[in-house]
Amino acid sequence: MIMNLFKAMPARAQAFATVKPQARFMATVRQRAAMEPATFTIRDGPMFTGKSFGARSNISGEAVFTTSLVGYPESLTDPSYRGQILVFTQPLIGNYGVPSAEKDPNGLLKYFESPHLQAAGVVVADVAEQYSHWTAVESLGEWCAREGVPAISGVDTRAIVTFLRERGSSLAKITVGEEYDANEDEAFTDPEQIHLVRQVSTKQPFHISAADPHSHVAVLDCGVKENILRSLVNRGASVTVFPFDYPIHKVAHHFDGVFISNGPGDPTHCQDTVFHLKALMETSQVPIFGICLGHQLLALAAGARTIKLKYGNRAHNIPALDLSTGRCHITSQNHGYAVDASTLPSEWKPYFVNLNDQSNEGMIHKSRPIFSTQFHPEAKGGPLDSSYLFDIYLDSVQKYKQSQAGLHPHRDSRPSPLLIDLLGNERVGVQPTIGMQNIAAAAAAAAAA
Ligand SMILES: NC(=O)CC[C@H](N)C(=O)O
Repeated sequence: MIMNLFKAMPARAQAFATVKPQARFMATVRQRAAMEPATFTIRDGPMFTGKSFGARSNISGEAVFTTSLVGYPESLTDPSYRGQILVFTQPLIGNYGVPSAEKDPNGLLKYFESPHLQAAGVVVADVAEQYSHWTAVESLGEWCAREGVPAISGVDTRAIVTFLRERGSSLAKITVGEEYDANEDEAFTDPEQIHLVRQVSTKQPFHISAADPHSHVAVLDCGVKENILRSLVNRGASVTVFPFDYPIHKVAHHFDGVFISNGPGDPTHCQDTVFHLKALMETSQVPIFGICLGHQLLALAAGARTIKLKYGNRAHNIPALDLSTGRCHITSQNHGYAVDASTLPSEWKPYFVNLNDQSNEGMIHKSRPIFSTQFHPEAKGGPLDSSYLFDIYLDSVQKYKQSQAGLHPHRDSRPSPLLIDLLGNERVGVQPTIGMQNIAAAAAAAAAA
């Protein structure tokens, strides 16, 4: 009877029931043994000594902090964190482990926001060595080690965050192993000098078909989070995802909508994208929606300016006021730059404003179906209060499709099956994060080649 029950269990549950406890115990033993000393050093600032619980490598990057309480698998796989050392203010991280890279029926990752751990390094006060969750397949430490990402625990994250709040986001490094020798000072790599979007964007277009598609959207991938694709596809829009620098204005007439994704780094690094978006808005009436970096790039294309915030907004509970309805939404955020709303041209108006620091949270065109938000309506992690924005966008996409069908009776925005097969259904040529020094070396090697 017990055997029969066991056989009736899905394969995953069987694996959990058999291998799991032993593997988990061994993982804890390995992790304890691997807990070497490590240091977290802020450039021209304090040094913190703790224990390594990730990869045995040294990295540097921009130290930023998040006040999110949960959602570390989602945050750490968010490509917008590329090049950044993420400091968690929540003191205990890792207690529900890390899920698998399993995919849903549409071919999208079920639990991650991209296929790899994207942050350059992880800093926590206390890492959970034991974990428990029905989706977990490994510990946070094992995952970091496997993905080549150093991580440090046992440091006073309150002191780190107090420092970063006062001085602003700063360059920092994690050094693993012997006591850190300040005289052997390696260079701090500045991710602002690196084109981070190029590292996380797909190198070739790919396509995800919705089950019963009503429209077809072109997504510019600047480091797109999986839940943006899920949010579009699950609402009935098939998506074709293009590299960030693809001349989107040249293909927009094949689509019912254009979407511009989130992504890492300084928006002014993506001048090609800005140029293409400007041309798109000049030559097409297609509905456009941008999120986070997508918002910043659209604002630059509209003629506005972006600024760097002192330490950015990274949290899952930031209040954003909808200026068109007077309603406040609690939003998920992860950004270091913002749009200077005072520079928005006259045909645009601010859409949302941050009620904590009054920074701009979105813009909307006064007469066309184009809008963008600084926050993340797709959440993951965080609240889904503002996910209705995907519905508003897809309503305008369907209206546009109908209007185009009236103007061009033979227009068909469905991609041909042959094209879908040729494109494949996942990101192409995207590398895992391998530590900023290695990234910088790889960038230098590529430039020299
Ligand atoms: N999540 C994002 O898209 C971040 C946008 C941009 N890299 C910033 O830090 O402001």
